[in-house]
Amino acid sequence: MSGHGAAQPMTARRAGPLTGRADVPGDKSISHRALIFGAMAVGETRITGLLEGQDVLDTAKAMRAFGAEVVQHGPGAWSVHGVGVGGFSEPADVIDCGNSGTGARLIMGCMATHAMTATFTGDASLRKRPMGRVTDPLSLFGAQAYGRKGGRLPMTLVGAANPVPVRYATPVASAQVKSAVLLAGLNAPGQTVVIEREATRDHSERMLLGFGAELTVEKTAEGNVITLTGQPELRPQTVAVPRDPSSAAFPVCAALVVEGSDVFVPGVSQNLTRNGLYITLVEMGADIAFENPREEGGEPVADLRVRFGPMKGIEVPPERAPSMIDEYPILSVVAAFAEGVTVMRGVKELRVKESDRIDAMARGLEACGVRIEEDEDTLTVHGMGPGGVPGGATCKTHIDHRIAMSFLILGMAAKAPVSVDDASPIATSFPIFEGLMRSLGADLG
Ligand SMILES: O=C(O)C1=C[C@@H](OP(=O)(O)O)[C@@H](O)[C@H](O)C1
Ligand SMILES: C=C(OP(=O)(O)O)C(=O)O
Repeated sequence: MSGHGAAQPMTARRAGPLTGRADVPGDKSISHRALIFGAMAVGETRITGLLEGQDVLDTAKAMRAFGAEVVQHGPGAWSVHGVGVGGFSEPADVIDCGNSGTGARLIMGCMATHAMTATFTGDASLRKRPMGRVTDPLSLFGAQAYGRKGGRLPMTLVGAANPVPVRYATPVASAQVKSAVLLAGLNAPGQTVVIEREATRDHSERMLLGFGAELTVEKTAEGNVITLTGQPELRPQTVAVPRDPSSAAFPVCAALVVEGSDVFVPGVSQNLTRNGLYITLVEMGADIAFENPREEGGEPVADLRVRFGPMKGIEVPPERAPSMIDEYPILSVVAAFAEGVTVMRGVKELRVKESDRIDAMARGLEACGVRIEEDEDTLTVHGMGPGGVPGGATCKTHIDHRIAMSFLILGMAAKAPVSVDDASPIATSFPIFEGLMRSLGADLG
């Protein structure tokens, strides 16, 4: 069963300004999908810029277990020799998705319409997360799930031998649920339809089109209606993975709160389903220039020049949540250094991520001397102004990379050092975080 290695405590101290260039790694969502769609295509998909974080490496291993040939040729350069839609073979062992909700849910989706049985597990964080949100729709295709109480991993999924196509309205705004249904629909005859009331990240739709699937997206009063025609032959692709805007958020927000900073972050996605944080920061008065807008790897991107400066608290509207769902922890750190109050509404999905992120941020911010209020669906942070946060605490990260990185950034700008009990989960999404932040001038160790 998946474990979690020895805890690695880490401390961040206030130092001089952060300056220089921050080249962040490839997008995690697109990296998972490049491996999975590559495995379901006929022939060889070539990938550059793949995120080599543990979450994605676990998906690569899983695709091998289902019969695809996945090879690393150099840093970020990978190939996947796919077996075609419907061509998976039954894995001989348990599929361990480590810390990754995306890996677990998407892979369950693609195996659910294959006549085979697979057992999924993950680390102590992933084993707490709800899987019923994917196994409910997957059972409509004819799959059967046998998990722990509450639909938790470890879980055995018996795929449908004669899958039927499905029409499914997602009850939560979740790209993972949407993608699991679309992936299952790939090996069901006829048209599978997913309806999502609120738009979530659209990488699966973009990539399915790129791999040659027949897919339409219709904007209606009900929301986005996505229709996929099953059993296509997917064509292998060359995928250039753009940089991850969720990782870019950390050096960007560090530059905004560490006095005197001036940092250049190239190639940050401006995809409307991913850029909610950047819109919010601009509304708070952040000094960010969006330079050289262009397309990279099929995504709209811009280079960001970010400078320290005063910011004000704002109300973040709940409808923005899907486009910045992973960015609330670091936004709450920026809010602590703004003037006035920041209210983040519609954020209850944060409670079922790698940790309960509302609780983790609330407890750590309080320990660092910041006043907060929380309810099930809202986090309110009372800003203390530039440099105003006392710090001086050790924050618990609960096997959650984004919580670890957020409190380390807090420590870079707080009056007293801030420690995290365990920085090791950072390697799931941003393995070069420590070195990159140090290269900008951060005192981290
Ligand atoms: O589809 C994806 O790649 C992701 C979707 C989001 O999860 P939900 O679908 O649970 O909102 C996000 O939090 C996660 O980091 C990546
Ligand atoms: C929620 C996240 O990832 P996942 O759901 O894939 O574990 C994240 O990276 O913040």
